[in-house]
Amino acid sequence: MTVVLKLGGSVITEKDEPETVDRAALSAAVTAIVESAVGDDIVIVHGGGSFGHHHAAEYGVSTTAGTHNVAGVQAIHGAMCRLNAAVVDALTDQGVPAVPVHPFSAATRDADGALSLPTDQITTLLDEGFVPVLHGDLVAHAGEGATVLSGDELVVELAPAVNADRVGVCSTVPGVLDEDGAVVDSIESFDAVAAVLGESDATDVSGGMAGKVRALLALSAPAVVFGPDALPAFLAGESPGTTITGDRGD
Ligand SMILES: Nc1ncnc2c1ncn2[C@@H]1O[C@H](COP(=O)(O)OP(=O)(O)OP(=O)(O)O)[C@@H](O)[C@H]1O
Ligand SMILES: C=C(C)CCOP(=O)(O)O
Repeated sequence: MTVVLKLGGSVITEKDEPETVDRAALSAAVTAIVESAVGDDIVIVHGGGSFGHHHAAEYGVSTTAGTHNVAGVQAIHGAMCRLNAAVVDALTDQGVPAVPVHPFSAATRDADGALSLPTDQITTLLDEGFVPVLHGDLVAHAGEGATVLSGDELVVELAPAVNADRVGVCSTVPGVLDEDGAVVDSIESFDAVAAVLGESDATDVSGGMAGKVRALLALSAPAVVFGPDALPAFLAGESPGTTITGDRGD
């Protein structure tokens, strides 16, 4: 069974403190992975939290608005590499054969914004017993310079490429919440929940929960959105939180 798991940047960092890892939350997430029966058949993606989003906001870069500013590119990508190193270290400290994969070195967007992400290195790393750890990053974007590539977009690209049986997105909230704050069990179309979907409550250039739901609806396999407490349940095969069932069907 192959699992694609995104650890939200808002989970593993102190989202309002620039470049600060939430070590307790990161270590708890790693422990849940180690104690699960998933083994090494997992691809991990993490988001930006207080590493990527502050720098991206400073330079005015989002998933659609790019930059040609070299200092900006280095600041955003450099911060994400530092967070990635912290995540890989936390995994290897607990015995997971984690290796870093930096999307900026490989991905592109064309002038229409369509993403292209090579994945042969990911499938080969998995076959060879490694746990690839990717991260939200920048991406070379025709006509824009470099734009933000969100971890949620990576999940959507990776899941079919590795034939994922399960896709999980661990955020700070227990799922997508309705107007009363209750967890919505399942989402099958954006319009049905558009009214309650908002931006993130922290600095976030990739659209908060609305961006997440929109991205995950593009996936043909169901994706589960849940909070940190529910990570062990997700890894045990349950579907806590909100299940988002896409309609791409390919
Ligand atoms: N209807 C909603 N249900 C749940 N969360 C919502 C909703 N509307 C807006 N949000 C916000 O979306 C946030 C989750 O998206 P966010 O992008 O911050 O999470 P993340 O993916 O964990 O972090 P990162 O983008 O750094 O990886 C929640 O913390 C909340 O502030
Ligand atoms: C801000 C950057 C560079 C990465 C964004 O990734 P996300 O937190 O998964 O949306």
